[in-house]
Amino acid sequence: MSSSLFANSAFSHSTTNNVSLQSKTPFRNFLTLSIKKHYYSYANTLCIRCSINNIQRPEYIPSKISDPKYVRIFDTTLRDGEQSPGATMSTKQKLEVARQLAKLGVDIIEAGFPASSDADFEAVKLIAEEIGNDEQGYLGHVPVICGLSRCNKRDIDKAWGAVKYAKKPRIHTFIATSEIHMKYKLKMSKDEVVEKATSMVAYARSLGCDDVEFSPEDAGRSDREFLYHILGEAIKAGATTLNIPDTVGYTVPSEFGQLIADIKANTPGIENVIISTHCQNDLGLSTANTLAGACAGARQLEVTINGIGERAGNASLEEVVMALKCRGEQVLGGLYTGINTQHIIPSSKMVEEYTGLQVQPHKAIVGANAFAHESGIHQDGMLKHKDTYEIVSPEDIGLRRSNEAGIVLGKLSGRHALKSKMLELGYDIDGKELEDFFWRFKSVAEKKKKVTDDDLIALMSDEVLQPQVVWRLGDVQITCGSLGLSTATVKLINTDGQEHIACSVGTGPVDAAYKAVDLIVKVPITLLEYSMNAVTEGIDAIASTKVSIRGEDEHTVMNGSTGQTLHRTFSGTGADMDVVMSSVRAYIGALNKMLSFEKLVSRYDKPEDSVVV
Ligand SMILES: CC(=O)SCCNC(=O)CCNC(=O)[C@H](O)C(C)(C)COP(=O)(O)OP(=O)(O)OC[C@H]1O[C@@H](n2cnc3c(N)ncnc32)[C@H](O)[C@@H]1OP(=O)(O)O
Ligand SMILES: CC(C)C(=O)C(=O)O
Repeated sequence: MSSSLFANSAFSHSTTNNVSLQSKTPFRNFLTLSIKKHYYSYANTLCIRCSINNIQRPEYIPSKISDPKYVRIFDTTLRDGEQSPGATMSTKQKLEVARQLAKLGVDIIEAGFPASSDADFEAVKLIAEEIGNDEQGYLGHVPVICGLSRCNKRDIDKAWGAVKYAKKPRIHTFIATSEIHMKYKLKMSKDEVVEKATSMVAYARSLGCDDVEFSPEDAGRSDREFLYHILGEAIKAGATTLNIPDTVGYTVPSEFGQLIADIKANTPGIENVIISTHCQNDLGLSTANTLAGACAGARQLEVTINGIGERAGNASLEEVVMALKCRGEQVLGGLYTGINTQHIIPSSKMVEEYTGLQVQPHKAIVGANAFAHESGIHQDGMLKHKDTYEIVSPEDIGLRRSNEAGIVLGKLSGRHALKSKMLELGYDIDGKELEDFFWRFKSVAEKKKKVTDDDLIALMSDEVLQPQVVWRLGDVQITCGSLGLSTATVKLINTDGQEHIACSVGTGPVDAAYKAVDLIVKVPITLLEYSMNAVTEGIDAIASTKVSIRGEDEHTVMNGSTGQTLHRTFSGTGADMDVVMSSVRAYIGALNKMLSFEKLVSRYDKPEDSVVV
């Protein structure tokens, strides 16, 4: 890596404004309990922490960036992230995440793989139409909307058909270049792969798309000379960004940094395009590899919120962005991004809710414990000066007190306060959605003294952002205890408004209720995962349930001539103060997702002229 990229620069010091916290015993006891969750409510400006963003973004030109230190953030939560088992999101949820990503200030949103299903095509198209044209977005910033495609005409046509509605559309096409992928997966020679890559990049350009990204899949395990050759040919064919994927997370940071440096030094025409990284996390090195790539010259970094993605996931947006923000000036060559980091926490929570993939508590930046100080010596240090144990300011990533705006929501609150609080949390709801949400909120507020931000986020995911409703929950009645088997009676309502009631026994109340649901819907379902968390503390906490299910009939997707089937899992979330109701809501959410998917999945065969071009 070039040493010039590690130039030191001075810290910017600002005045501290500490709230005086004397460690008298009673107060200390209080602190021991509450410091883990709420210490950050003591506002403080600190000298070594990152300051709030005030970023000027260079004008977007596909193949160049006017400021050599600006790094584009390409978010692939909605494509690679959605490849995580169980993470399938509804169209409405994908749109909502895209809106959040625009607020976060990502440069490019990879919204999906339009050829993979009619549902994904529609989702990408909708995102292109709405988010890709939203002049009201974050500081007037409109992100590029990108769709992924294999190197064949049908995939590229689908991608273009969906993204072309955006102000700044991009097609991302890929083909594998490692020996193992070419020989066993593609069954193609090197020459055939080069021909396919170049003809398809040129085809994408011929459709009128002036922003085409090309990825040599499994670049991390590909022969270097072959990489330089195919990348050079892709540039000649019209690629504007060359993405270098470490598809199986095989490389280590020094190696990946060197790969980028070598590509930069040896690929003809590389100075006319942007180099990008795409690092998977199989060895837990994705963030480190991504940063090494940036230091070696990559100016687009592909990442996902919470690091979700195929297998062990991708480099996580929050880690890469905060590393650049926190250490960029000192040791990462002054590189910077256009991310409004204050939207990191709302984005993380939204993706966690919609995908059902829970963030591990000790996850860097966004984990529940990332700003928790458990041990006495640390707490003592924190009380004396926050810089002792904190390198990122929680306020800088949007971690806030529960009622920063002074609004305390309770049973006497109205729609204005609720709407304004939801906006603060990143959810813009109106009309019927607001009305439905308001009454759901009221029913909780009647039972709970104070409805917190986390409660609201859980309710939002449960009430407003459910997938297309095939079955709606009516009532649930449970009898349980140690005298006999638990019994559940469940009422569900179908789309025609017909009520269906069933009773069942089970090993516990949730089991009994799920069996009663199964009796009504008559679709074989396997429950793969079930987890419940209290969203807030106390006996009146909202219980948030996450489940993932699989239908016993495999979901056959686009099987073409091979007859291959795709096993798909579906997640659902539910929230309620009653644990059984919360569990049933989550189960029905997942079930609705599965039934909607079955309806939407495209079962068309490949047209004659579609695959081999
Ligand atoms: C590294 C990555 O993350 S790549 C992105 C991975 N994401 C996904 O696969 C999710 C979406 N995928 C899907 O919905 C389906 O796989 C589809 C619709 C794309 C294709 O489905 P099918 O037509 O049934 O093919 P299937 O997935 O079984 O096999 C893939 C085919 O594409 C070929 N292929 C794989 N990559 C490429 C490529 N980049 N360019 C051209 N062909 C490719 C394979 O060789 C195989 O061809 P074959 O049928 O002649 O053997
Ligand atoms: C499609 C490419 C960029 C990919 O996801 C990978 O190689 O991991």
